[in-house]
Formats: sequence, C-alpha cells, structure tokens
Amino acid sequence: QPLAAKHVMDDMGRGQVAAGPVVALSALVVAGGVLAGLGHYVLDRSAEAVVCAARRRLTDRLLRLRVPVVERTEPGDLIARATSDTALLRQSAPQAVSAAVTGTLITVATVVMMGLLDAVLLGVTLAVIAFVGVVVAVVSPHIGRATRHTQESVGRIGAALERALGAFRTLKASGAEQREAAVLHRAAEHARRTGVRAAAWEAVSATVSAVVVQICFLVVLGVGGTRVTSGAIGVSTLVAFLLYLFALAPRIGQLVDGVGQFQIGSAAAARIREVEELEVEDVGAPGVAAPPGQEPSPATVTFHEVRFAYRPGLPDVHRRVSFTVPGCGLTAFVGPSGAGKTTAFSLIERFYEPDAGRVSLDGKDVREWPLAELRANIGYVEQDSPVLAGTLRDNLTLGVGEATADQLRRVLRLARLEGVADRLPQGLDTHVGHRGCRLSGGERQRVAIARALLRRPRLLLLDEATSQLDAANEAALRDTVADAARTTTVLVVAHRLSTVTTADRIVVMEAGCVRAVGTHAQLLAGDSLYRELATTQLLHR
Ligand SMILES: Nc1ncnc2c1ncn2[C@@H]1O[C@H](COP(=O)(O)OP(=O)(O)OP(=O)(O)O)[C@@H](O)[C@H]1O
Repeated sequence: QPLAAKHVMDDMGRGQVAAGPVVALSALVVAGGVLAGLGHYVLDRSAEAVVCAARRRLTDRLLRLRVPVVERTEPGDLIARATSDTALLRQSAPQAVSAAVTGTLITVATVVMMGLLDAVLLGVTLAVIAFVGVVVAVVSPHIGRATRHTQESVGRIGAALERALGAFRTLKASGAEQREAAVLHRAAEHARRTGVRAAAWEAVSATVSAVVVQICFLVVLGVGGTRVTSGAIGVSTLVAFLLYLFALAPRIGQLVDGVGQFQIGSAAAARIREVEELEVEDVGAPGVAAPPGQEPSPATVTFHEVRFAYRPGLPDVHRRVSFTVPGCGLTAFVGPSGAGKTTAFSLIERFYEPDAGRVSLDGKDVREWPLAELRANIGYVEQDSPVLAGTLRDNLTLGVGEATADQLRRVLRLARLEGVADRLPQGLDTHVGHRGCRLSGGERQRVAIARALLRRPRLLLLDEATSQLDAANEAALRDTVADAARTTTVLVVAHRLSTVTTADRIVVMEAGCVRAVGTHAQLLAGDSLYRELATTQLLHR
C-alpha cells in the first residue's frame, strides 16, 4: 500500500494523476481488510479445532487414569485443567499464532520494503526493534510464571470446591461454611495477585514497546528530514518510509503481545501436559462376559501368597493372603474393620496390583487378562454405591449402554427393585441422581447390584453397606444375593449375620491374613475370632 501511495504521490508531483496506481491502492486497501477478517476467522476456527482435540484427549486420559494415580491427585484440580486451562489455551493460542505467523511475516516484509527505500532509516528502525526484543525477552518469562501461579490457584479453587460440595451435608452440619470459604477466598486472592502480576508485566512490555516505537517515529522523522534536505532521498520516499513505519508499529505491538500470550498459553499447556504424563490404564476395546444368548459360567477366584501395600512406605494391608473360591455359590469375607477385605476386591478388579503373589480369575493371573475383558466378567458393587446424576434407567444401563425392557425387568426383579421403580413418579425415567428423587442406602445398593447384573457378570463382588438396613431392605438384599449366587460366583464383604449364615463358605480375615475358611457352623466350632465376631459384631448388626 505505501509503495502504491508513493507512486500516486510521485504522479501528483509530476502533475499527471494516472488511474492505475489509484485503483491499485484502493484494491489493496479492500483486499487487506478482507484478508484480515478472513485470517481472523480461519485462525479462530483452527484454535477451536485444536482446543477441542486437546479437550477430547485430556478427558479420555482422565477417565483412563489408574485408581492410585487419582487418589494422589485432587479431582477438582484435574477438572480445572480440562476446563479452565483449555479455555485459557483457546484464548491465548490465536493471538500467539497470529503474532508468530502474520506478525513475523508482515514485519519481515515491511523491513525488506523499508530496506529498498532507504538503508539508513532502516538501520535506525532495526536498532529500535532490537531494543524492544531485548525488553520482551527479559519480561515474558515473568508473564509465564505469574500465569502458571494463577492457574494453580484456579486448580486449588476447584479442589476446595470439590471437597466442600462432595461433603455438603457434613459441611453444613459442622457449620464449616466460613472455614471452607476462607480456603476458597485465599485461593481466589492468590489468583488475583498473580493475575495482576502477569498484567503488570504485560503492561511493562507493552508500554516500553509503545514508547520506543514513538521515539523511533521521531528519530526517523528527524534523520529522514535531514536526508531529504541534503537531497539523499525524496519527500515521497520519506512519506512511504513513514507509512511503512505506521504499518510496522502495530505489528511490533502485536509481536510483543503475542509473546506474552504465548507465555500464557504455554503455562496452560504445561498444566495440560502434566495430565498427559500421568499413568493410565490400557483398557482396550470393551469386553463381554459371555456372547449374547449364552449363559455366563461362574468364575473361580484364587489368591496365592498375595502381599500388598497401598503405597511404598505404608504398612502391608495384605500379608501372604491365600484362598480359593470355586465357581458358583456365595463366599462371605468377614473380619475386623481394616482387615483388608475391600482391598481383596480392589485387587481382583485390578484397581491396584499386588507387590507379590498372584490374583487369578479362572486360574489366569488378572494381569494377563485384557483389562476390559477382566472387568466385563466382574460385577462390582461398592460399599457406598453412588447413584449417578440421571434417571434410574441411566443408572442401570451405565455398564451396557442400552438394554431391552425384558433385560431391565429381569434385573429389577432380581434386585427386588420392581416396587421402587413403580413408586417413582416417572418409573425408570425418574431422575434419581443429585437433583432427582433420593434413594435410600439399601435401594442404592440394590440399584448397584441391578446395574452389575445387567452386564451378566461371571463373578459378583458385593461390598455390603455397613449402615443399618431396615428389615425389608435387608431381606430384599439377602434374597437378591441368594438368587445371584445360584448362577454366578458371589463374593460378599459381609457385615450382616444373615449373609454369613447362609454362605457356602466364609473367609475370616484378620490384619491382612486369612485366618480361617469354613461354613458358619464349622467356624463357630473351630475359630475363636469368628465366634467372637458372630456373637458381638454380627449379631448386633
Ligand atoms: N486407598 C487407600 N489408600 C491407602 N490406604 C488404604 C486405602 N484403602 C484402604 N486403606 C487402608 O487399608 C487397610 C484395609 O482396608 P480395607 O478397606 O481393605 O479394610 P476392610 O477389611 O474392608 O474394612 P471395613 O470392614 O471397615 O470395610 C485399612 O487400614 C485402610 O486404612
């Protein structure tokens, strides 16, 4: 554009205005505007695509993290990385890329054109650009560091909120709102402080570059004026050079801003990358316990000399645990709290891996099973079975995606849930999660059992709720377990006498060891701990 302007001016100086350069100048102005708009759109579009890919990869990874890894992290902070950090990346990436590509290209092109016009004036300009470059190099790492701290505080807010909302009733009952709010306020205040620090560094580099560019204008004007007076260059060359300088000034601003945005984006990207370095499970393709139409055969479970600690440095929770559960029937695990019963289930599900010994399903080490296939063979019902936000149907079909009315009817009957489904206002389509109708503890466990049974597992692991169930719920649970044990191998961490007395075998655990195995009658006669548990703990539950 400035070159076209120079031609127009030269023509005017000669008193003959040709249409060509004027048309070229107008066309260049319009084309420049359209290209800028188009470039903006393409860049934002690409940024959306890149950030969408980052979010998908991140969420995929988060859901495949290993259980011990999640236990070591703060879920709220992980959520912040998938939401706040990717949003920051989305916001900063286009500016950084546009500065890197357009800014650099236009700067280089402008500098070349300036060189063609006058080498001396170019020298002055390059000295200024170099000075701005030094300032930016010194300032930009500070912007990155401050942004990193801001994002860490945002992560802390997420973690503190997750902690508070996850135990909301306890929080209220303990009157701890203000104490929890203080933690959140501290994190918010820290985010503000570091955010302001980043803004201050950005302001420093923007101000320095703006002032220096202004000085550059004045120097170019002074030196250029002298050169025009001495006849070294013409007025039109000086005007064209100044026009190039006008075009260059915002580019320098853009480059300075781009480097700042790059630092901000890198801080977010570094936090996202940290998640990508966390250990994930190789889940593979979804597995099935048995082909459709074929009844799944009951599985066998063996623990052989299993030793396990949750973390290096923590005491062993299992110390040479060995037992065998043949296919079919009901096996109950009893023992004092902390004996390692639930841990046995976690090892079967391969949430953790033993430090020594073998856990086998059907005689094959669980580490040799493809993970998805192993878990497809197992139905796991946790002690505090959570109900997920959504309808009762969503909760039941979580493990299968969808199910026919017949399949749902079957598991509802098995889990003694027909009455519950009938009672709910919209039946299976009633919301039972956070915002919907609440289910009782016993009902939640039976929903979890129905969910597990819908996958037609060959092994059912049931960690009985420790809380007191009413007589109706307890009877329903007992019948459900007895039904399931007719066709499936059922392992129950038992806290209730009713489960234990009817079990085909009982494994008594104490302090990470298997102390005795037998039926209720055999153990009453032969094991003092069992006798004590039966008379005190179990009978009173
Ligand atoms: N995720 C974990 N990280 C570290 N230690 C754990 C973890 N889960 C359990 N433990 C510890 O391991 C020990 C055994 O726990 P486990 O849940 O297997 O006992 P349990 O026999 O099922 O007890 P309960 O009857 O109370 O459910 C306990 O001392 C517990 O504190």
